[in-house]
Amino acid sequence: MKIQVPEAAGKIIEQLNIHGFEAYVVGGCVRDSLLLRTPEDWDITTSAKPEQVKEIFSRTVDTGIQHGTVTVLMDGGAYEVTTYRIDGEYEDGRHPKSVEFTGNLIEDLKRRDFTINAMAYSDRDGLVDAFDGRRDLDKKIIRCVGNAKDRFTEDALRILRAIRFSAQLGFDMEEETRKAIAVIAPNMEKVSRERIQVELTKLLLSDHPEQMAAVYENGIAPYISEHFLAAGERMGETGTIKLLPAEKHMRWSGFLRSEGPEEAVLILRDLKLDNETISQVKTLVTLWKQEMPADKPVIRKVMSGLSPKLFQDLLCFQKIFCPKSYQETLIKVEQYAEEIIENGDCIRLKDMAVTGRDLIGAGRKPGPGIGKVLETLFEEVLKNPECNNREYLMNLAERL
Ligand SMILES: Nc1ccn([C@@H]2O[C@H](COP(=O)(O)OP(=O)(O)OP(=O)(O)O)[C@@H](O)[C@H]2O)c(=O)n1
Repeated sequence: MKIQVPEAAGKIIEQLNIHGFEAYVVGGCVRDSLLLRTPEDWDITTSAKPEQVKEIFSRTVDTGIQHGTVTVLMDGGAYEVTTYRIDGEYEDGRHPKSVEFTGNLIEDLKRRDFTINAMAYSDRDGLVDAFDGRRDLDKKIIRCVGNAKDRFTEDALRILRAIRFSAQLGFDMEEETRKAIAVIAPNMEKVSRERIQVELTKLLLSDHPEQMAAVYENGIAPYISEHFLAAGERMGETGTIKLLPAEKHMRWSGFLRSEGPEEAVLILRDLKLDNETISQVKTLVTLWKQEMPADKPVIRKVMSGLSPKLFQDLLCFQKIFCPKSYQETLIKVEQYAEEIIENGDCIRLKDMAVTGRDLIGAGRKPGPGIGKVLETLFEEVLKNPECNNREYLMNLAERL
């Protein structure tokens, strides 16, 4: 069994070995390598203490020294190197309140959440799989290491991680693990909303976003937020969410499509999503139910309020979620939108042939009135793009 460890991670392990320490790649990168998926990052676990790691490598960052983690910068990459440890209870789903360093790899693997995440590897020793992670990968099972209740009590975020991994990998949950989720679910209340959001977003972006239903079925939702819980009652068929491209705003919009825009915003604010995503979701959730006629002025108007990408996203959304009766019109809408772009029709205020300065030059008083006149001219241009010439618009402005 050989895992292709990146050269830089290999060098770090080798250096640690040369100085008499054990070192392995560990966790997610081993799991993903065995599944032939590309690991996002390569974490290293070692018997060396943080100060010793810092002595060996010239370029390091103290990312979480109290938890035993030092980031080593090597060949343009960043690698988290963490000392073998046993964790106390987690504080906020991110860090344990206390950690105890141990000289033992197996102890370190034992504190990890799931068997599939509790494997280590080095070229020197091969795969270290003390908890049958490989068997569970083959059986496609998410199983806690040791006692499931203990693992979830240490860190309740692991409850969502279990659902998220099963959604990402298409795995089932082992029975004890599933039972423990129901018992420990109330502890989710202690976990920070940001961490919850990261997991829910990963779940929605996975191949099985319909697993969001499992968050409700397993009784976790009440401990996330009141608004999030209410969304479960209105949640539509989750199976269709996966038809949307795996982009954050698209999948969240898919999940929240039956919400009013205000409710959607409340849910996303609760979960501390970034403002850009919140605004995109709000737009899509508002607009997708509004069927457009195959009428260029109306289409130009809708396009004028959205970025080109978000307009495309809206069409994509409507293709998936709007009724059949609208689909023929939608094909025309798409075709008209293409023509509007090809013709170079003015659909942005800033592309108008007349500016506020022109109006002032023609004797209009500066002030909010100018904006109103420009808006009226723009409406006219959206109705008929031929109107977007200076002479016509200046004449029209005089009459306003
Ligand atoms: N609450 C947690 C978080 C992490 N881990 C352990 O730390 C490793 C690294 O965690 P993280 O980077 O968060 O997750 P990955 O498993 O790498 O998966 P992903 O990158 O998809 O989040 C995990 O594999 C697991 O062994 C854990 O036991 N309990």
